[in-house]
Amino acid sequence: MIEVYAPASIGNFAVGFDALGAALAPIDGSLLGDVAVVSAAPSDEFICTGDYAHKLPSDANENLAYQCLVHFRAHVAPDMPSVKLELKKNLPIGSGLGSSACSVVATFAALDKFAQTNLSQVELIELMADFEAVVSGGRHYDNITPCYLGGLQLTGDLIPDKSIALPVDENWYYVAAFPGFSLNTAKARSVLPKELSMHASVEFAQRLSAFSSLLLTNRFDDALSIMKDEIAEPYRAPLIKGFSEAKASLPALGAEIVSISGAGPTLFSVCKTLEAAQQCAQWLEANYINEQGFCHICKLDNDGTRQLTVL
Ligand SMILES: Nc1ncnc2c1ncn2[C@@H]1O[C@H](COP(=O)(O)OP(=O)(O)O)[C@@H](O)[C@H]1O
Ligand SMILES: N[C@@H](CCOP(=O)(O)O)C(=O)O
Repeated sequence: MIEVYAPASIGNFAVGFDALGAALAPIDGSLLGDVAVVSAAPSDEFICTGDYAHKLPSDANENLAYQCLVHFRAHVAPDMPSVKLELKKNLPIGSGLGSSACSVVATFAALDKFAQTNLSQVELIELMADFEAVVSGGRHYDNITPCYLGGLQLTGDLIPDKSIALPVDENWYYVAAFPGFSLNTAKARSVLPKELSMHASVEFAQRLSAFSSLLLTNRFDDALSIMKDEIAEPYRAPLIKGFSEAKASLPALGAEIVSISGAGPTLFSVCKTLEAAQQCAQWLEANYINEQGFCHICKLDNDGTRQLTVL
């Protein structure tokens, strides 16, 4: 039996629309992500368990994890013995935490291990991105690569091996608050402008390249000072109840930046101290999330996707 965990991620990371993403590790040690378990079975079977399994279509054919198994058997490892695949769906759907990417990454990584196909990193990432593209309404790697590789990843087709890891300040904390309602990624992509002006394109390129260079030269405070999303946030904020109020309130409590995680509705903030992160989390719990929501103070998950059990 192979049991693989894949962590939640923050797509875009404010400055890198579709090109920058970070994997999350709650500081309380809990696992925030999906788990795929693959074991030998008389014939292929699939079950979906976990807190959010009931939010997914009951037909296995509509579950991304099962689709990954069907694809893997048809195109990657036709000779793999029959398996039972269990997806433990622990992340809310349409949350902005890279939920679909999490299922896809955990499943392909577990199948690759089980079948000992030893796909290269790039082959796996491309396979994973193909599936993410189908549900999210656009091909983007900013959940797939941080989820798979861990850390903060600058990612895309132009980038050698699809991804380059960027360093962050070890002192930073990331507060991630899921408000308890869903926002479909394809819908949140459909409200974005189809084209950018020359001015906006130049500014986006400057901001992302400066941010990456500043991190690579350990100028973390300078990087934080330009961490702003002018590409997606202005169009998505109106879709997220309470976001504007939170963005206005959290800086006084010590948030360095407040932005949308992925396509939302999860909000994330970067803080330089645990005390500031705790104050932000307290405010978000009281004012941003409902009974179905949750808030985690996190560090980056530098391990990415990993095996929990091998039997
Ligand atoms: N295992 C799965 N995990 C997440 N979403 C899935 C899965 N299987 C099918 N889906 C479907 O894919 C879509 C994912 O929605 P999306 O808004 O892209 O989620 P997220 O932003 O959380 O990744 C939903 O329609 C959901 O029902
Ligand atoms: N770059 C994508 C990220 C989507 O992340 P998700 O967690 O909401 O699926 C976008 O901004 O659309």
